[in-house]
Amino acid sequence: MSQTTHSKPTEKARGDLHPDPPLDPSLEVVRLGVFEMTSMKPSSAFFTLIGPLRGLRNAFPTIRKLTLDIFNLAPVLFPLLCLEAMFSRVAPVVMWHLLNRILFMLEAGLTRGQLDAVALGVALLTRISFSVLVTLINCWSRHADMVVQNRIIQHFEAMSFDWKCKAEKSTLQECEKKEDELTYTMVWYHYRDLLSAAGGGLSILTFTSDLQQCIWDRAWAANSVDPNFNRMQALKSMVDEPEYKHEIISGNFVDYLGQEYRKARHFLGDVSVSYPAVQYESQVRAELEILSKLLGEIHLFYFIGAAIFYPAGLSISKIRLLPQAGEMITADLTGLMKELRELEKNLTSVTRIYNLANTRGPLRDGNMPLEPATQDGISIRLENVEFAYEGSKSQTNALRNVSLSIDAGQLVVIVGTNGSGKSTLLNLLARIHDCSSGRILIEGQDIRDYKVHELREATAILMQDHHLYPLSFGENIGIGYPKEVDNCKLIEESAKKGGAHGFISTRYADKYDTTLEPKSTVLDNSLSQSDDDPLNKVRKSFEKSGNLSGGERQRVAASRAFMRLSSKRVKLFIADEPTSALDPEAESALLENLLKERQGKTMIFVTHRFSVLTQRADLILCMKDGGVVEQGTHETLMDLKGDYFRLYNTQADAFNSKHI
Ligand SMILES: Nc1ncnc2c1ncn2[C@@H]1O[C@H](COP(=O)(O)OP(=O)(O)OP(=O)(O)O)[C@@H](O)[C@H]1O
Repeated sequence: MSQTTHSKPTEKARGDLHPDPPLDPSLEVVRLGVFEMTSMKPSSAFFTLIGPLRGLRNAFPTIRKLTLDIFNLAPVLFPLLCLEAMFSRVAPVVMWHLLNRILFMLEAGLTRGQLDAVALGVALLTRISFSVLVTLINCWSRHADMVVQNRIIQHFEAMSFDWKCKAEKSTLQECEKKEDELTYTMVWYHYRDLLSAAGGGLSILTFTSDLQQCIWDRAWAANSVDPNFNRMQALKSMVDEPEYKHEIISGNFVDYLGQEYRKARHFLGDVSVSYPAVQYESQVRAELEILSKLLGEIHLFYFIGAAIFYPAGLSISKIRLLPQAGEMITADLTGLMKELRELEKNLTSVTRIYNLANTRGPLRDGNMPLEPATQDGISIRLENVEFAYEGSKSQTNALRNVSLSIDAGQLVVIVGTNGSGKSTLLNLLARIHDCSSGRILIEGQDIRDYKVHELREATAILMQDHHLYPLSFGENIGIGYPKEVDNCKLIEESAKKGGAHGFISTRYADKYDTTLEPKSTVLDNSLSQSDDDPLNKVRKSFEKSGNLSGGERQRVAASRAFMRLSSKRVKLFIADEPTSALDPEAESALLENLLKERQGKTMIFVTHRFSVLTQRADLILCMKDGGVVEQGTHETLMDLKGDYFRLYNTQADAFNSKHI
């Protein structure tokens, strides 16, 4: 093998290490010691100055809305707190002046050899009184602050709640928990800090300090491009790694490694190996430094001006306090600059909530009232309906060219294999989604032409993935018919029909008032888990009060559906496997009770079980691969000896074989 040295770094190699040109003009590549750092380009000195102002401009519409909202929420407290925020910034300056006055009196008195005790006493009293006033205002503001903060949190929670009520499931999943109480709290704090910073009366000066753009504020990536450093790292990893140990020793190249390491170290010389961000920060941007220093010394110009034009007003004591004045100004400037930078960032979630509150749902609302032609229920027709779920990776649509007709008052049962589109079809009938193409006609009119609110009122749904809410049993059932949510008699009747009355009234001391989930519980992280700890016992008492079985949950959900069915406005009942978790007795009772509600309603059931429903159905739709492959009554479909026949026999055979 030829002896090649080109892979080994040399001193000469260092000179060749020019970074590649940046790919994107908005990026900057900087060589920092052994590293090459890529980051977003920093702004020029001018833009560095106006950067936070641009942020303020972007955030302005939100700040304006926020200010109006806060004012409406606390018309008295808010203006007072604004004044207090500004006062809190001015107060230290006033305190400083009062101290200055005392020192000046002392100095003048000592120079004259005669102190004016009364004037000194008054000055001291003034400072103490002012200090007490500041403390009292502070105490009041802390209390008022909590009140306003709480109202703001509640306000945004309510806005967020309203929006979430209306939002689509998919939109909600995308936005999953971003606006939380903490964010709203922070918004108020930052809003207040901004007021407070502005209260310094130093708004012009604020743009003069803290000019250096910090690398920590920007995204960056760096990698080592120095071959000597990289070689040192590689050699180091060889000796660090226990896995290599035996080979290194047995191969007898320990000396070689040491030699190579020292060689690379020698070629590296004084090139810095410090953390790239630290190196970046230590870079000097002279023009900004000079500007920052000059403007940060503005108080000196004031004092020198005062000395020239009003020398009598200046004293040694005042000059003595100069550094303190400078520090106070710098602190004010830095504070405001920081607030401006962070404000836009912190207002993001508020802006989002404002925007979301104004967005409309994806479903187009129609303007037609729903007035069925007969008392029997509503008629439905599907014409070449296609449906694909948004973002679905499936090659085929969930529903494919579905056409069918359901007469008012019919009992319809949909059967079919898993994934054949049964639930999807129900979702379209309930107008949870709109079809991608084709159309659904209700009473001969496109479903999209009706007022969504009226369609919802006319439909009762018992879905497969029903949920119980963290409310009482009574409300969980009553909410099916919101207008009658306090009607205990109706709730109890519905629970009887749904099969939930038995366990609710016997197992729970509070019966229908039993709340299913705990109230909001906030636990201290340091809470002990020990059973002996009395505090832990209290915590355990917070835990869920109602652990229901799947069947019991289904009974409560069914009771809610019965509650809804008691509304005379319901013309369509849709149920997706309503008895999947029930024992045979409960299933039969529930189905009988549901069928008793048929009067005046079109009923559509999805089921995998061949039961009383399929026997009594006016129409059975058999689905496969997104389409309706067979339709008719049980008898006609059995005669076809097709998919329905096969599904039926598979279940019947399984049942019979069990009994052989
Ligand atoms: N939210 C969704 N996003 C994407 N694809 C979906 C979604 N819901 C269902 N699908 C797909 O649509 C097709 C039809 O599903 P659907 O739930 O309507 O079938 P199903 O007949 O009710 O099935 P099952 O008998 O298992 O309940 C399936 O291929 C399924 O994977």
